[in-house]
Amino acid sequence: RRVRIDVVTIFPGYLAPLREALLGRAIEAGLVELGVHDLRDWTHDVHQAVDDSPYGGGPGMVMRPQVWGEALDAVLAAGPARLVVPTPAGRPFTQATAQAWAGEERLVFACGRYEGIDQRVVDSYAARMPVDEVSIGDYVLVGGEVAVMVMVEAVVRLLPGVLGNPVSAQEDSFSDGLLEGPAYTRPVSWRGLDVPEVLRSGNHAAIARWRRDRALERTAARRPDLLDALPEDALDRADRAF
Ligand SMILES: Nc1ccc2ncsc2c1
Repeated sequence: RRVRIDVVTIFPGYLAPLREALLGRAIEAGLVELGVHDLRDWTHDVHQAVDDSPYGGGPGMVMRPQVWGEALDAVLAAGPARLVVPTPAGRPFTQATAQAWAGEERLVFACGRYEGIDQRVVDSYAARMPVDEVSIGDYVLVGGEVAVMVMVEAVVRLLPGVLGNPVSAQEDSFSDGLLEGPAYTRPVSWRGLDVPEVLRSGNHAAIARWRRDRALERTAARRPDLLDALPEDALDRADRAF
């Protein structure tokens, strides 16, 4: 099964890393088809203007609907797709979103710069296809390109055959809703710091208990919101003791 991913941006070069390493191999293996398009190819004026001042005033510039309409019509002519628009004002992009999108045949990403894209672009396409305005976190970037890199990597790694070992095993370690605890490898002592004894004890019950305690400790310290979100029966007596 292959996924076709198209990205429209005024900085196509920003997306070059997608063709490196893991994702590059997935493209070579034909698991992913990637098209990166320069939005300015759809301008007709000598200045190749893609933005203009906001109605109602205020700081910054807004990207013009006409240019985006021509670009997206051209890219979407190849067939139906889910349109994704990265924006700090979007719904949260989560692992669940990545899982859902990994089942799609086509994803088209519209990278906005400035204060975003004229809302009528989203509104006009939402009438005929799924359109997701998504945020990758509560911080503002200069444009959507970096957010697209994050989302493309999160989705492509889930496609069968992309990663060596099936991701389902890795995802399971997250499926208990807690943060991963600390990990260690050789040497057993490094700069005066030793690997916790229990991990070298061969006592698998004790190791499992220790790892869960470290995961609970870290989650309570760094992401108490995840603890609160756990289902009622997720923590057993030993966990609560922690
Ligand atoms: N267009 C735009 C501008 C900033 C930004 N920050 C995160 S996604 C995004 C998208």
